[in-house]
Amino acid sequence: QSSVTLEATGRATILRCISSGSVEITVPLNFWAGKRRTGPEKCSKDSVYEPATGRVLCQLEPCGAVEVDQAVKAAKLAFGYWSKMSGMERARVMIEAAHIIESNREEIAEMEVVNNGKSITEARLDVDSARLCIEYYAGLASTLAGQHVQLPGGSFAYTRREPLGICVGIGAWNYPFQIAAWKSAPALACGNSMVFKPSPVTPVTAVMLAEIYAKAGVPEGLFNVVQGGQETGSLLCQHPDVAKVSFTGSVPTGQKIMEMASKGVKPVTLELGGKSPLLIFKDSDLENAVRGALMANFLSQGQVCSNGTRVFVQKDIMPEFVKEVVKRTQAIEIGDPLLESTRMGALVSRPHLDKVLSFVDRAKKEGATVLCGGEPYVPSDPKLRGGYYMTPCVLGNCTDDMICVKEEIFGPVMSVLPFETEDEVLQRANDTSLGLAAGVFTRDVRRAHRVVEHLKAGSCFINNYNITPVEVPFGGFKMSGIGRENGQVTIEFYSQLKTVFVEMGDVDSLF
Ligand SMILES: NC(=O)c1ccc[n+]([C@@H]2O[C@H](COP(=O)([O-])OP(=O)(O)OC[C@H]3O[C@@H](n4cnc5c(N)ncnc54)[C@H](O)[C@@H]3O)[C@@H](O)[C@H]2O)c1
Ligand SMILES: C[N+](C)(C)CCCC=O
Repeated sequence: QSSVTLEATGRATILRCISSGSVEITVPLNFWAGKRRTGPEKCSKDSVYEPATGRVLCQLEPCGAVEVDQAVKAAKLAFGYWSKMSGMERARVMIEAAHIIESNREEIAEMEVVNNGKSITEARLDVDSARLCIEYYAGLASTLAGQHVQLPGGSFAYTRREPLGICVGIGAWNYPFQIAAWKSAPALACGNSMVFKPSPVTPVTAVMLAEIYAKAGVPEGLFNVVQGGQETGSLLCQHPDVAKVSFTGSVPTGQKIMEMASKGVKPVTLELGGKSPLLIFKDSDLENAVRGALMANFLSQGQVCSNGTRVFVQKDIMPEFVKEVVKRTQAIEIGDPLLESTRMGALVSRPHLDKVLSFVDRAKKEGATVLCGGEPYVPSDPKLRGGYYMTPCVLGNCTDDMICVKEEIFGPVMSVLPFETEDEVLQRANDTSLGLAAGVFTRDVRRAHRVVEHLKAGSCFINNYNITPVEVPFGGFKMSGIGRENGQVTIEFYSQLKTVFVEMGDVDSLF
């Protein structure tokens, strides 16, 4: 079912093929050996919902051991061909995949919106990030090289950078298409194959990526998608033919994955949660600091791992900062995520919305002041009434010991905290077991660099927040993760070095 709507964006009129509440997905969502596949015959199917309306969007068929094994076998076969191709040959196919993404940008973004609930404006940027990531690693594919080391007597050694084999990717629900690309692009560039498991909450767009790779000309089975939850994920991690697991999700699941991978001494990449600090000094450009705080908290309905949810503001500027931040938070347009004018769509699921709202309730009980938002929101359009909306929230009067300040909420809830000195705020900012990201706003260049040197976080922003260019490594310190995604360094997490010793003389034996 689909309907066609025309929507004025101010600059252009977009011909939209779908509208919220109009989509029903009946095609199979698993994909291996080059085709969409149905799940096991006798599996108990799970309903997948459209966050904007609360309607059932499709049924998830979780894969069991048999299907996981079929997908792994397909990946093994494809690895045999792909790993022997040159970097240039692999790059050509990946560039073609990037072109296909570009030509289907709108369709992919719309399906992301329908399944995830985020605004179409943001979904387009996520699709762009996925495409850029594939382009970037296509560019690096032909640069993978080893080293030549001269040894005595004309002997020498050289190193070969080789792929790992079959890599498993396991994704979270907040950036479904982007996560699938951020994992597959470096894996494929290095010559690996991949079996990817999206979150059971957002199964729709990873399989679109699988079709795109297939259309671009990768060998059958190079990128496969198996659907399911923790059981399917565990089967993948424990499969003896799997060489590596790259995971994006929560800390507790990351710990389980690391434990499972340890049984086979498999390397892991873990992109986990955060409770990141944003430090705003009194010499900041206030306009930029406010914009930064909004970008640090309200993208993707606040469901962003790197969000700077602990906003530390120097006491002297607290009143003006709070006034401006509240004014702009209240002006955020909430509603149908497929409309151009919408800036905040629906949270991903009913249970998740309830969880986020309960954090706001607990914050109130602990003495925080709700400066704005934090309420369920019911749009006026009747078709959206069953959707999972809330008003973005700013909490004042917060202290470091409150649950809202200590735990990852993963929703549109910003906690504002006053501070007086640089030493004090650094100590408080680092007082967490997490360390994904951190930000500082100041006009003092020396302070900016001094502060980031002391911040214990993998991604630090000076006078900006939540930008993730694919050329730059992204990942966490402490319990926020292991390894990096994006940037050149990620090649090291999807490949291994083989050292080859070459003797040019006789064997100098001691025996
Ligand atoms: N650091 C990052 O880059 C990043 C990005 C996005 C989200 N996240 C984090 O993800 C979390 C939200 O996502 P979520 O709720 O989907 O996380 P989650 O940990 O519940 O699930 C993530 C994935 O793991 C799978 N899974 C669950 N149990 C498993 C098991 N035992 N074995 C194998 N797989 C298993 C799930 O099915 C899903 O695909 C937040 O904590 C957020 O901070 C981190
Ligand atoms: C593109 N963002 C907004 C920085 C998100 C990165 C992925 C984390 O959830």
